[in-house]
Amino acid sequence: MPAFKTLDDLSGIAGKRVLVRVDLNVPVKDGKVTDTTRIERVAPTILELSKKGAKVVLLAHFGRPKEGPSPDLSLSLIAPDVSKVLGKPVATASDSIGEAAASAVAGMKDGDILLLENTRFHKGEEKNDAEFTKALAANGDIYVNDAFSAAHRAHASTEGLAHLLPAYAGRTMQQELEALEKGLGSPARPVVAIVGGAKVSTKIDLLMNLVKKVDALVIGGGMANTFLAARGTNVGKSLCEHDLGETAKQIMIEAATAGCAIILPEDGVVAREFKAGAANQTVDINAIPEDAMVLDVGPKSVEVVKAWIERAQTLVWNGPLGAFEIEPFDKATVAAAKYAAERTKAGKLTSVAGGGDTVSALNHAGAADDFSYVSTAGGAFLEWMEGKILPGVAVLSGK
Ligand SMILES: Nc1ncnc2c1ncn2[C@@H]1O[C@H](COP(=O)(O)OP(=O)(O)O)[C@@H](O)[C@H]1O
Ligand SMILES: O=C(OP(=O)(O)O)[C@H](O)COP(=O)(O)O
Repeated sequence: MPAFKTLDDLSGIAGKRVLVRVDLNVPVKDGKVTDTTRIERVAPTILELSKKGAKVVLLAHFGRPKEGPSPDLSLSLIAPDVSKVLGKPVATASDSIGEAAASAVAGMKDGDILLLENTRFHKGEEKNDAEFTKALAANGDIYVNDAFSAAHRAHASTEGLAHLLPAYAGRTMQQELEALEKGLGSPARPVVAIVGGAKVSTKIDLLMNLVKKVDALVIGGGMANTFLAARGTNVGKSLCEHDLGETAKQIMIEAATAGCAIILPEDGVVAREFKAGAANQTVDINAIPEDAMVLDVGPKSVEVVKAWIERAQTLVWNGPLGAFEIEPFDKATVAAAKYAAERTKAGKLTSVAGGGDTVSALNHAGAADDFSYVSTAGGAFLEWMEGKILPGVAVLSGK
């Protein structure tokens, strides 16, 4: 466990401007937040600082904006939910730096909470650009990082700021690292990992190391399509990153060398439209129609996944098996989640799951409370599992 300063080391902060990096990258459907877990997890840090009289200035990203500001990725959409969870007013500013941010901060009273605009509206955020980091730092006296789930990103607000301001870990950052160490520090074998979801390009590389740490890797979601295509299976119009085929092949070779079983879907539920109630059918994985997309793994595959969960002593899970937000493509994710919850409750399994959408999927399945531990983090948790020291954590410990 890396040593870093925590809120316990902070005193005399009344009137100080504390820049708090939180992860508000929450699932949203039709403009509404569908899962507030990430907000609930950072609430203790925000409320503690506010109670101590600090001016709490929240920094966060939302989504992956491509070309600067876009209204659908504005944090002003999330602010009402943050306020509701905190039970306190949350002001917003139209930018994370510059005049808009400075004047909003200047108007704060002790204990106030302000949410600055999406840091990723500036290119400098993801580049960890020195000028942008300086512009962010101009609005704070102290920096607190409570975004464990974004700690695998060496961005201005997750890493750069810690070089410019006195830096502390928030309560969630601290608690997540402790819980993961306790649950997965020396996991009982066999260890089975389930990796699904849609963030294929940002997660595929870490599978190269993960296959050396686990006994079996069950792949679902968009990630599975990429592996299937690499193996020569036609995936039609499915979410698939064809240019990552070589990486997928290399991971399969690494897995074979490490003795890690790779489990790909045997069947899939396909549709021609990405919408609720879309006409769909279950097909063999080698018979995906050219004009259709796989939106869930099929019932045969679910039985295989359940058999691996049954064999496992430890389960780590990031990324839903299908597009669970749209019925009926939630079936496989719900069935696997319920089964893992059942095994955990029976004392037969240690189950650790994480990721913004994964948490939402487990809540949707009514299974989250029965998992051994649910992390707010997906990619960060898998990178931690790989044995990597996350840049956002390393910098807090002076590394
Ligand atoms: N077969 C699929 N096709 C398209 N999208 C999928 C598929 N399977 C899963 N998804 C999508 O993956 C998203 C979650 O992926 P990701 O962000 O990687 O997970 P997490 O946030 O838990 O880390 C969900 O929005 C889900 O709809
Ligand atoms: O949602 C997040 O990660 P996750 O999808 O791995 O759970 C974090 O907010 C990081 O977002 P990013 O993957 O766009 O850097």
